[in-house]
Amino acid sequence: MTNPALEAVTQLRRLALAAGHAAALRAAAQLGVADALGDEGATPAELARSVNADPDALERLLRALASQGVFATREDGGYAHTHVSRLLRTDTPRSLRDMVLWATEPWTWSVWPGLAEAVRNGKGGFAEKHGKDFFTFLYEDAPESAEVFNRAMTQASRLSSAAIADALALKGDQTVVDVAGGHGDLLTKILEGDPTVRGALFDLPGALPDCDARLRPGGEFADRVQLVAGDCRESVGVEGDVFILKNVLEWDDASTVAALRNVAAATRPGGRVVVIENLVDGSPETGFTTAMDLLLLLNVDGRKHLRESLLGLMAEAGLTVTDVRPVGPYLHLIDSRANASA
Ligand SMILES: C[S@@+](CC[C@H](N)C(=O)[O-])C[C@H]1O[C@@H](n2cnc3c(N)ncnc32)[C@H](O)[C@@H]1O
Repeated sequence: MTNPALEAVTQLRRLALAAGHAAALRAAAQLGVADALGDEGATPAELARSVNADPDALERLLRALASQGVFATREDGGYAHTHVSRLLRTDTPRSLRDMVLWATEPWTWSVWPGLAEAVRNGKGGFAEKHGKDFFTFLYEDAPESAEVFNRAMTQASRLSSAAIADALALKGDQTVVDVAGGHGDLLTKILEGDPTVRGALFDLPGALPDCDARLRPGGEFADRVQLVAGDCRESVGVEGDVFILKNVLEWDDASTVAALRNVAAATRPGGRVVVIENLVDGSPETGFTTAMDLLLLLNVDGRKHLRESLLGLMAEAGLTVTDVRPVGPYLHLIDSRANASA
């Protein structure tokens, strides 16, 4: 029999200590627990030997994670994998280990306590506190965190790149510019799919040197791709037929409109601008998108958009939206024209 009053206490107490579960995930990822656990499962003592940990403390870590469905308990007191814990392995193609490390990076623990102030002011104020904006801080002052970030973005992209490349239905013989395309997972997928397509990967200077080796000089796609460094809020110095902005329009609204205007200015006549986002009101993972929305408020004075807020900013930047459709389980693809009359 359910008791709503008891359930309310349980829910609130669990949420209040949710940081403990996030920290437990991070610790398991750092220690390599999921990699050490084979298909048969293992006892905490066996695992402790494999990952060089204290057996009692490791058992407590496993117990905390099993309480959330990450790892399962065996009748003999051992632990086994679940679908969730397998995503923490490094050798699975759908691994989210770097995503877990990114979401729990040390800088995140330092910004969360400022949330009440940010909600009061409507601004996270990262630049005021650190003397530079978040991405400049990341690439200049926290290069190890930047590496984790870029690996995490690539991991997240691998879940959707094939579906997006299909959904774009490119006509061939076109130039596709992936604006703020990170390490180029999506662009690589697009180039793989059609040998007549050319591409450009545009991102901040700190992001490009470690992009996918197939895009770099001497790589498989080097003769069809340009690597262009810049700040898209200032200009996008490369021409193209199709511009893609995936999980990029997450800054303050003025920066988002500036980036979209610069993209619109760089398109050829009739040029297509495709925005791909997980919308807060179009996603099955609202717990994730709403928390990410708050983190974006704190680090870039930004947001995860509702459908209407994003469409409003695209219109403000002069784009004519022609279609909004889901792509894969988590994302929406918003198709637009930079100059609808062309
Ligand atoms: C959330 S990641 C998304 C990366 C990629 N589009 C994807 O979906 O995997 C945001 C990207 O924006 C880049 N970025 C941030 N600010 C930028 C700016 N002002 N100009 C160009 N790129 C920027 C970052 O370096 C990063 O690669």
